[in-house]
Amino acid sequence: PRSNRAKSKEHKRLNTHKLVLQYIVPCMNSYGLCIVDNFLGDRIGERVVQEVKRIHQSGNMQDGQLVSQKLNKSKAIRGDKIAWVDGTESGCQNIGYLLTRMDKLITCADGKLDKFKISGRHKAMVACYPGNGAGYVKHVDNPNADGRCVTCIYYLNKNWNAKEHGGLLRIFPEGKSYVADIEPLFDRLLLFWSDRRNPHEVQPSYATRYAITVWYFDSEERAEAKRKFRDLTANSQEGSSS
Ligand SMILES: Cc1cc(NC(=O)CCC(=O)O)nc(C)c1Br
Ligand SMILES: [Fe+3]
Repeated sequence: PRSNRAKSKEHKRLNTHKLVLQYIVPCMNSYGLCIVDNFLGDRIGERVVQEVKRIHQSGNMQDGQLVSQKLNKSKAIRGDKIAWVDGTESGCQNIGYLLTRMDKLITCADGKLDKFKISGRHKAMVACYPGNGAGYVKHVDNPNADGRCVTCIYYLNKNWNAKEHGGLLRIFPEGKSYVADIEPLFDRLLLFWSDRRNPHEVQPSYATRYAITVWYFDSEERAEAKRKFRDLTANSQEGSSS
C-alpha cells in the first residue's frame, strides 16, 4: 500500500494540475493576469519571509534605483532594493522550494499559456521597497521582445493594508477600461504577461514591502532576441574595428 507521504505528494500533484488547468490557464488566457492566494501555506510562506528578511538585514541587497522627487531634485530618494537569488544559496532553501513550486505550475501549464513555449527563467529577483514613499514608475517588463513572456511575483507582506501602507501594484491591461489594483499580500502569487499587454506601476509604499519576481522565457522569442543581440554586438565590434 502507498505511504501517506506518497499519497499526499500525489494529492499535491493533482491539486497543482487542477489549479493550473481549471484556473490559472483560463484566467491567464482571458485576463492576461491571475492571482493565486495561499500558494505555499502559512508555515512555509513564513519561512520564505524569514529568509528574505535575513537577506535584507545582511545588507546583501543592491541599493535601490534613485527616484528623484518631483519637488527638489537634490533630495532624491531610493526606491526598491534588489538581490538576485537562484535558491541554492545557503539559507535560501525555502526560496528554492518556492521557485520549484512556481516551475511546477509553469511546466504543467506549458503549451496552454497563450502561444508560448516556455524554455526557462531568470534567477529570482528579491525586491524590498523601504517604505519611504518610494514606488516604481509605470512600465512594461518586456516592451521589445527580449524573450520574457510571463512575470511571476510572490508577495510576502503580512497584515498589509493598502489604505495605510499604499504599495498597490496597479496593472493597466492594454485596451481594457479597468485597472487591476493588487495588494502585495503574504503568500500571494501573481502571474501576468510580461509584454505590452500589462503596463504596471507600484504605488508609493509606506511600509517595508517584500516581493520575489521570476521571469519565464518563451523559447522562440528568447532565441530570436539572442540572435539579434549577437548581430548587434557583432556589428558594433565591426564598426569599432573598421
Ligand atoms: C527592477 C524591476 C522591477 C520591476 N518591478 C515591478 O514591476 C514591481 C512589481 C511588484 O513588486 O509588485 N519590474 C521591472 C521590469 C524591473 Br527591471
Ligand atoms: Fe515590472
